[in-house]
Amino acid sequence: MSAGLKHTAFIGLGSNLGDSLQTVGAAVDVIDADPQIEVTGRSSWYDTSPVGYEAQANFVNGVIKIETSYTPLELLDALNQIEKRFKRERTIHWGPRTLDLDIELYDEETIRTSRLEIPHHEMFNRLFVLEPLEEVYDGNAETARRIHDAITKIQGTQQIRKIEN
Ligand SMILES: Nc1ncnc2c1ncn2[C@@H]1O[C@H](COP(=O)(O)OP(=O)(O)OP(=O)(O)O)[C@@H](O)[C@H]1O
Ligand SMILES: Nc1nc2c(c(=O)[nH]1)N=C(CO)CN2
Repeated sequence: MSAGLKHTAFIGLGSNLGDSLQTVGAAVDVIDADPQIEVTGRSSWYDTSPVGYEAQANFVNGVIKIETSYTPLELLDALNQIEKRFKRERTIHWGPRTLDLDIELYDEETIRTSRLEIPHHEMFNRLFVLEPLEEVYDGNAETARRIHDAITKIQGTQQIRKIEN
């Protein structure tokens, strides 16, 4: 690992507009190209039914593990810039998007501000985050257990299918 990349974060990726599988793959490359980020793990990609606003196409979702020297807010800014590069349009709340990048976890921090909530406020309700996260999560045992328990609780209520490794 390069010097200075001393924080670990888990980023959720989602897309349901255009060629989503191509988009999420390209997004991982763009994230990894940032000198302050190194991508050190990637889950499988999943085909997932929309949660929340349901009258939209299925998503491709996955989670990556990164090492970074960014603070949480700097990381949010960097990811927002990358979303913009993929021409994300914010129209309908929880509606279709070319690329959505969420910070699910950052070290073991808890942050609750108007701009940033970590763990992500919906993380434990979303199978499309939890299943891929469990594939790559190698942090503390208590968080691993919370992830696992949440999966057990909501499994079967949301449709997700692994599409590739
Ligand atoms: N952990 C987080 N990761 C990314 N964005 C976050 C996080 N916590 C709060 N936000 C804020 O959420 C704002 C709106 O995000 P966005 O438009 O992507 O919401 P959404 O994707 O429609 O819904 P959701 O946040 O439930 O996934 C962002 O501008 C950001 O400030
Ligand atoms: N399956 C799925 N559903 C969603 C998703 C997503 O990424 N995948 N993102 C949302 C808003 O962030 C709302 N609903």
